[in-house]
Amino acid sequence: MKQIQMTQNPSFSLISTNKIIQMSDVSTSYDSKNFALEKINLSIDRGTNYAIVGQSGSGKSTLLKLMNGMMVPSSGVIKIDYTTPDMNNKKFKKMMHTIGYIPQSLGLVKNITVLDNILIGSLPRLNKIQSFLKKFPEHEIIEAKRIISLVGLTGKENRKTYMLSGGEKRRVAIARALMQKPTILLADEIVSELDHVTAKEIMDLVADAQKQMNLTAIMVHHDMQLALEYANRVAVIKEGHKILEIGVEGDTIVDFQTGDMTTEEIMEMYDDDTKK
Ligand SMILES: Nc1ncnc2c1ncn2[C@@H]1O[C@H](COP(=O)(O)OP(=O)(O)OP(=O)(O)O)[C@@H](O)[C@H]1O
Repeated sequence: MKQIQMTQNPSFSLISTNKIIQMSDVSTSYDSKNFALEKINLSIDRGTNYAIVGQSGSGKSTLLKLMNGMMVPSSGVIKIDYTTPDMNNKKFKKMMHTIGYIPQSLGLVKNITVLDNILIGSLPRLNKIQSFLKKFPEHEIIEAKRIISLVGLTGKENRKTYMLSGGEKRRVAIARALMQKPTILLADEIVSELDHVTAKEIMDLVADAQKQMNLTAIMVHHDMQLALEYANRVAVIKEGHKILEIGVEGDTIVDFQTGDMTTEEIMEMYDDDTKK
């Protein structure tokens, strides 16, 4: 278990002005009565491994959907790489191809092979005819095989996806997202149903890819310990509000949002708010 040690005035929060995601007072709702998220402020540096943790229904998936333009805020401002995530915005439409999004369901096509699932990630790079006929150029097939090796699926290229284990399916979903050559990877609880060893293998895989490709990885979790182990920053969401944001540097945890909370109070919050 990571030692909690509070540090005031963290220097690493000040080193970069290169913000890839900025949210200012963002609220959104699915109906006219309740906010799914209310007045969220976030600022994520490029290259960060960012975790979002919270109870079921707290608004974590909604936060990811705002980041990839699937939802728009009812108020407040979002900038993804200084661009408003809006499907009517041409610049964002181009850019969204480089946002890898792995939903909770993984979104794989069951009856096609591992290789074909992964090649789907290259579709936005193909011309209309290639894309319509799913005629993948040789260099994309070579790239898909390189990524298959990176995620540890060599030898399973031609297996239908429904035949894979839960951990292998997650590897395919990660590979398909990497095939997009993403700058941002959004992953919604992709390890929560796995045993601890497999979950750590998948987290190691994302961490390696993140470093190699200088990705900004934003991952939703239920498990605070796992989030603390892998993330540089952790935001805790409760009932549509960000109630805590901490930075993680080695064994030191820095409280960015609440300032005057004690370690015990923070750990109590983990217990109250992150366990199902
Ligand atoms: N399509 C929808 N229509 C109406 N309400 C929705 C919809 N999707 C989510 N909500 C509501 O919005 C709130 C936030 O949901 P969200 O899915 O973001 O939570 P979550 O933290 O990701 O939950 P979980 O961990 O269970 O996936 C919840 O109250 C939920 O019931």
